Amino acid sequence: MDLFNQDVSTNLLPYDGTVHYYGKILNEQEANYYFDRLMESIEWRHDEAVIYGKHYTTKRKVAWYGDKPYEYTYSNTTKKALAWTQELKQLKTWVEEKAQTQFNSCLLNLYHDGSEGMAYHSDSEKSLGTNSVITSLSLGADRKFTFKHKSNKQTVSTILENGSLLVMRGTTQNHWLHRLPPTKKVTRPRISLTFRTIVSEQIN
Ligand SMILES: O=C(O)CCC(=O)C(=O)O
Ligand SMILES: [Fe+2]
Repeated sequence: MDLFNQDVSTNLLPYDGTVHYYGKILNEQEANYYFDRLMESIEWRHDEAVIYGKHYTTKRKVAWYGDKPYEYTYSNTTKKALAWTQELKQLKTWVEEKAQTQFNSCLLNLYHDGSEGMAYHSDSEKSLGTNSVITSLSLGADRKFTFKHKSNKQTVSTILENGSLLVMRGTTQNHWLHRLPPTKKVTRPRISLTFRTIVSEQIN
């Protein structure tokens, strides 16, 4: 990891938030190593959601780790954080250096191929507080990532590459939605590590 390469990338968003794409912070070999380790060592589970009282299970898998057994509620389901693994601790240190921010938890996503994605949402759960910093460290297949402004619907897209880091800051979650669109072009899996800071254990 090149910690000295601190050149700040430009803001991807034209207004109402700050998103920096730092590009590849891990080289191909490191990224592939961590991808394989996380595939084996993370307790992957299918994600669950309760929408209008109906119970859904996603094909995408998720996992939730943190400093403490935080409870995290989204889509009307609650998860309890597991203790950091060695690999997660190492990746967290590198991400914190690059983002110049400390995190106390990480939601991991595993998309088996391009048929799996994540619909438009913003990460604005009460437990994250206001103007929280959220990262996405990507391992595996390159995927498109799109922001959509909540009121004027303007969109901004970027490609999240193997070993790359994206950091969302400031008012981004208030004004912009983001999604990982499904695509037929991608046949390989991708893992994302979304490091976050839980400021309060909330009841949504
Ligand atoms: O997979 C990603 O890079 C983003 C996932 C995401 O938006 C989330 O977990 O809230
Ligand atoms: Fe998100």
